[in-house]
Amino acid sequence: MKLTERLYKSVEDIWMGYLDQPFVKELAEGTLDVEKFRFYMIQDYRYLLQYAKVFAFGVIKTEDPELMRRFAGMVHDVLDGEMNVHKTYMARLGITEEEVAKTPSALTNQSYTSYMLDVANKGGPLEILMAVLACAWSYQVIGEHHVKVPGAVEHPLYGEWVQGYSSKEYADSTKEIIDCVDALGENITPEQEAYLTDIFVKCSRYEKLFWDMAYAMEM
Ligand SMILES: Cc1ncc(CO)c(N)n1
Repeated sequence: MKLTERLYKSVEDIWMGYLDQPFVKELAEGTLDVEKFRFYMIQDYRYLLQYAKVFAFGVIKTEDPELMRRFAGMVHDVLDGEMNVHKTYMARLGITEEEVAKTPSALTNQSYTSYMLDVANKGGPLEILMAVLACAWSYQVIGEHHVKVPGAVEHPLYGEWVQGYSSKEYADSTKEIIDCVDALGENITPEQEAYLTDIFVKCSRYEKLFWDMAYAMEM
């Protein structure tokens, strides 16, 4: 079994729980309060700027030119791929870069990004990929679930979010991270795997808290 398959088993219950969280559920059903979504957009935009830096640590922490290039590509995928979804929503919801800059990060957002950056700072390429794997992959799982919910893709406001996270481009960017983890993780020790699993589970728990934070609009 591949490392990512073993990792998936360790978080499956947490991830399936996302689908029952009110923010995630109401986003699929199209009943989510726009103010909650607006709050989420601002926080998530701030989140993604830090998330891009986690990948950037990968460029710094390897001497392998091919891996450097892949990490640089991942930075690009966030800043000019995933964040296009956010930019479109910001324009539609009247959110300016200025508002994003002057809004503080909510406590859960701050804790989550600080944790990822700390793991990246202390670790190597594999730990760095582990800090971003739950984020990237769990959104794909949610996107691919939501796209099957009747009316979700056609929803005038939330449809684009569902489209973005169920798109081929997004799946390709996630697959690249998964393949990279499996390649680098081929010959790790049980101790290393336990540490990586701990990172993966903690990030998955942070994802749950992030959805709760957004629904409660909790600063
Ligand atoms: C909080 C959070 N986790 C994961 C993703 C997907 O990259 C995102 N946009 N935001």
